Amino acid sequence: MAVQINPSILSADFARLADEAKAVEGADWLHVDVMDNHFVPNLTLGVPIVESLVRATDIPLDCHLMIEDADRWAPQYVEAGAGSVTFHVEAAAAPVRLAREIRAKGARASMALKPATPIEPYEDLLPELDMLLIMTVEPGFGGQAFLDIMLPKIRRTRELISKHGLELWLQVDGGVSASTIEQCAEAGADVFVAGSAVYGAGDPAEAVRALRAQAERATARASWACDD
Ligand SMILES: O=C(CO)[C@@H](O)[C@H](O)COP(=O)(O)O
Repeated sequence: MAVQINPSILSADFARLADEAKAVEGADWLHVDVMDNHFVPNLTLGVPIVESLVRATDIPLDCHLMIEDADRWAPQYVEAGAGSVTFHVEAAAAPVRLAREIRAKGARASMALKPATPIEPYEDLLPELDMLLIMTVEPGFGGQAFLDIMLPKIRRTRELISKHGLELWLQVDGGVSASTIEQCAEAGADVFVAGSAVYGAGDPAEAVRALRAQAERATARASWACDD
């Protein structure tokens, strides 16, 4: 699977979201962080802004729900027009039912794991998903330092994906930058969320291109990608 770079609008100017989406032309998805001040100690945006963003950009939306009661809310983000909806397993009462509902409504179903949540209990759920998100910071804020203790979890997840022959995308989010993206790609990630590394750059579109080039080079030398 080709490398994908998804800029996180958490680091963008919220008063100019339509322009900020245009500033990352060439990105694969726009990563939209939805926070409710309960699941995480921060508050961002909800369904109406997602509906507006869908109208404002041709880049598909990758909505990452850092909210409680995911079973109730996630389907509403599909209806709002998100192309991919990620719920946290820690916030879902019935993750299999929820993933099936997201897919049935027409979006890609994705599940996220906080840093302290292991992948192993969820091995049997992987065929129900289109993407798995491994958080590489504690969710809630942009601009945090990458947790390199997550690299073994990325490697183990890539092994499970290969073992089961799945098409599942493996996303990493948090502290992804020019200094860390290659380690993530070598460990097995293929979808990279970057907030401050893109929107903190003078030219966000150029930052996307540079991150993609780095990730592609690292993937090309990664053993997990050569084994296929
Ligand atoms: O979900 C989150 C934070 O909870 C992320 O999407 C951040 O927005 C990534 O920002 P950087 O760490 O790349 O600055």
